[in-house]
Amino acid sequence: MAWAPEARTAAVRGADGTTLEVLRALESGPRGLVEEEAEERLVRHGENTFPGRRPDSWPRRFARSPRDPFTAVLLVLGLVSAAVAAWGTACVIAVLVLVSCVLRTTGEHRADRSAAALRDLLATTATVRRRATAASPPLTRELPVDQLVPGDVVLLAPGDVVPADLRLLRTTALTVHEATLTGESAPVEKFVDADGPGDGGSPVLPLGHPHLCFQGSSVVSGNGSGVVVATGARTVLSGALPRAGGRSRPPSPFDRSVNGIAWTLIRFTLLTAPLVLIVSALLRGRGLETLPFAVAVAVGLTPEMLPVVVTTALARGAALLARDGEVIVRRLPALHDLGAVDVLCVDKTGTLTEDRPVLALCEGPDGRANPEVLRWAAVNALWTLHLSELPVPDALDEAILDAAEEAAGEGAPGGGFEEFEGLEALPCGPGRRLSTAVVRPPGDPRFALAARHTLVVKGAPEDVLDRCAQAGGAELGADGRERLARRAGELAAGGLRVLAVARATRPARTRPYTPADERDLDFVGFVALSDAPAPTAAEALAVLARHGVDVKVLTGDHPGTAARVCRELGLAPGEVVTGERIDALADAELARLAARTTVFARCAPEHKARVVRALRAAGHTTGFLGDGVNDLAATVAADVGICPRDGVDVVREAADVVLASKDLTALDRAIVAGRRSTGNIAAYLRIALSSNVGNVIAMLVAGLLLPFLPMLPAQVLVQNLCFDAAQLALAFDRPAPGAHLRPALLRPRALLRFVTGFGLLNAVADLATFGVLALALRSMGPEEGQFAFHAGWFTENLLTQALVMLLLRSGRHAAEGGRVPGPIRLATAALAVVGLLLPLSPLGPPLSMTPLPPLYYGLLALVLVVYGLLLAAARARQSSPSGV
Ligand SMILES: Nc1ncnc2c1ncn2[C@@H]1O[C@H](COP(=O)(O)OP(=O)(O)OP(=O)(O)O)[C@@H](O)[C@H]1O
Ligand SMILES: [Mg+2]
Repeated sequence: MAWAPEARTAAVRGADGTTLEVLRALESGPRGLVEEEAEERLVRHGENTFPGRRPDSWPRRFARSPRDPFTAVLLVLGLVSAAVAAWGTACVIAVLVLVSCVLRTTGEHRADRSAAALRDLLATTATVRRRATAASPPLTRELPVDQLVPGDVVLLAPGDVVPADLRLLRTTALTVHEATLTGESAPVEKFVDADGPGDGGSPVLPLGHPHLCFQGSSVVSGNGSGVVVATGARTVLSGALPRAGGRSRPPSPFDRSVNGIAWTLIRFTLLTAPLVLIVSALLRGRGLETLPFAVAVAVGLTPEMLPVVVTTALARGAALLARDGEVIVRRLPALHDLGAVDVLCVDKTGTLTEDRPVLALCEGPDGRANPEVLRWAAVNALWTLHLSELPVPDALDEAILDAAEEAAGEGAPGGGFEEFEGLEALPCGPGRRLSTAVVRPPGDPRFALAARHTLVVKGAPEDVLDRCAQAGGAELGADGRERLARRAGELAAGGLRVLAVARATRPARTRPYTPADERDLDFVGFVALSDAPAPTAAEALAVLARHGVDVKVLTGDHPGTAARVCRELGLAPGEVVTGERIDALADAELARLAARTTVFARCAPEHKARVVRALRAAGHTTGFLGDGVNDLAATVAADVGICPRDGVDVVREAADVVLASKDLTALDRAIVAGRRSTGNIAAYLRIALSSNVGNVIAMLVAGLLLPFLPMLPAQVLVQNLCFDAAQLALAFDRPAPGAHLRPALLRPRALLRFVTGFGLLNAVADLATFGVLALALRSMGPEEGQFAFHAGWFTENLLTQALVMLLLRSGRHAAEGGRVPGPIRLATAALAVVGLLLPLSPLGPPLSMTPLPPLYYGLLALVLVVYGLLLAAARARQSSPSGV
């Protein structure tokens, strides 16, 4: 636990005293602030934004950009050059660093700006109570969180993220998650003591106070209202942030692949310079004077544009998805991770089904249709909906009420459910599969010795039957319970969502009811509802399967219902594993079971999270799509957490990817977009590294054979800048559709193998060119020959680079590639033109280049044709897995 002392005191001081005293001190009341006053306070206190959340300005970002590893390596090499007074090389490096920093900063800044616009689309709101004028009645409305001011009255419901620091005014079975602040994962109970806080909480740690709720915590169950005591930089969370930092994530697939490759390359680069020094000392007896050359070789190996290409490719992919309005990527690397997903876990309700349940049947304990069951179910639904103030009305409850109202309209005995007076509700919650309404039977005296309360319970059959001692008034033994559970299973196997209904009559009491009171119930019957499969789900599942994504269903529902729905959608359910079974397994066993299981049913939140973790531990890149409070743990546990826009706040805030609707087809498109971005990054690495490695080998050989430097610093610079500019086009490439059929993950080893092979081929082409040059330049003097050598190699380098870009860009799907996209065509053509014309232009002499004899061009054409054929042949034979 770590937060600034000022914040601590502000939160506690602001909330000291009884509820009334706090309200008075804040000049507010339970009916909320008047709009005009709230506006004034907004000016006075500022917006309720997180100090750490503001995006950096361009200059600050630029100042930070040399911190990326490639730039750092270049800077080190530059310093080494400057130390030995190799000013030419040092200047070259300075220009390269500057260019890459400017490009990267610009790219990131642009990506961030569009992300900020998207964030606005996703802006979280708070439910506040305010009045238009002092005399008007309070209105409850949704307000963007940044508009909250001290004194505002906020309502809390399950799934809400607490928008500011609050002193609670009223609570009903409120529990919150304070993990962001304390790291404690178990929900904490919050309640209001009518006499004020007393000394229940710790005087030093505000988190100990049950009557305070802190910004950043989230509501697990129950509901309540509270008055805002601190906003913006004055909240406890803001005070905690600088030291606590953000959520620390385990390494993501992006870290492992792209960053993994980057670090491997950096190690190679740093080894190169000493290696060159040693080799030239051993073979040629040269000393430290080779240092600038050694540095130049190392610079030649560095793919300094990698960060730029990565940012551009991901930002472009994310921007295209956002433009279609279907998918918002909240963390750029998550787009790469999405492309790598090979297992996608989804919940059932609302994803595979429409989540528009319709009552199918009601039956009593004897298995006969019985409208009485509907009546009791409706009593429960009505009062849990009313009293528990859920953020979104529960679909099952609404369906039951609709059916009961219809029955009442027709005069059937299902009506009459409104006559009961609701007293208390214990709603469903994460891991709690039943709800209870406590009601007073119609006409029952309120304050008499004989007054009674009726508990009406409905929920998952297993959970309700466990709490029943009777069925239809008769004793219920183990046999009877088993028979009823079997019947529930039969109904579920037909694809219906089954709820058991039970009740109990107790002497009236004033003490609040708790789940411990849900026992000795009398089983009333089953209600079963049908929830049609989502219309696009079957097709989307088939497409995901074709794209190599294994879909697994993690649901809180009955195994029978889940299996039937999957079957209807063409997803073979196999053996269904339940939460109970998961509990009995160790992690390693679960990993094995999870690999071969498609449907997990009766999952509590922790079960979903454990399955996701097990899949990840088994090496799968795992995505999780869910929208309820019960999906939070799994969303956080997954490599990529995905949430629909109308999911509850906490899950949406935790998700990496937000979908406009809960639509698997859109998700599939996002996965393909992720693969495309990874494909572009892979193409850059393939191309840049093969030619860099080739050049380095050629440079080493030439350096050892020739009496002069094979490439001068200025030439290294111009050539690198030309390569960099051309390779940026790869971020805009459109790889062939065939390239997206499998999850795309860059594998460092496969890439290094590829690069070594193709680098060697490139070096062979360079060496052949040296032969050609030796032949064509025979008649020249040493000085002129040296200049012509530089020119000849420069031209060849740029032409082979253009060739490599064309032939290696589409990976092994080159044949299906179709037309080469515009930016690539332009880039390769420009490379070829510069390569051919620069030595002939007025820029040639300053770069120590002279025009070449025509014979050279003829021979070079021959070398290029042979090289191109070899490249194409090698690429066709090469069958590297996914992505690379
Ligand atoms: N309003 C309700 N009243 C009574 N019981 C409910 C209610 N809502 C859910 N339940 C019970 O709790 C179980 C689990 O619900 P939960 O919300 O965890 O998952 P779900 O919505 O069924 O499925 P998914 O995990 O696929 O979204 C349900 O199958 C049902 O038996
Ligand atoms: Mg759900």
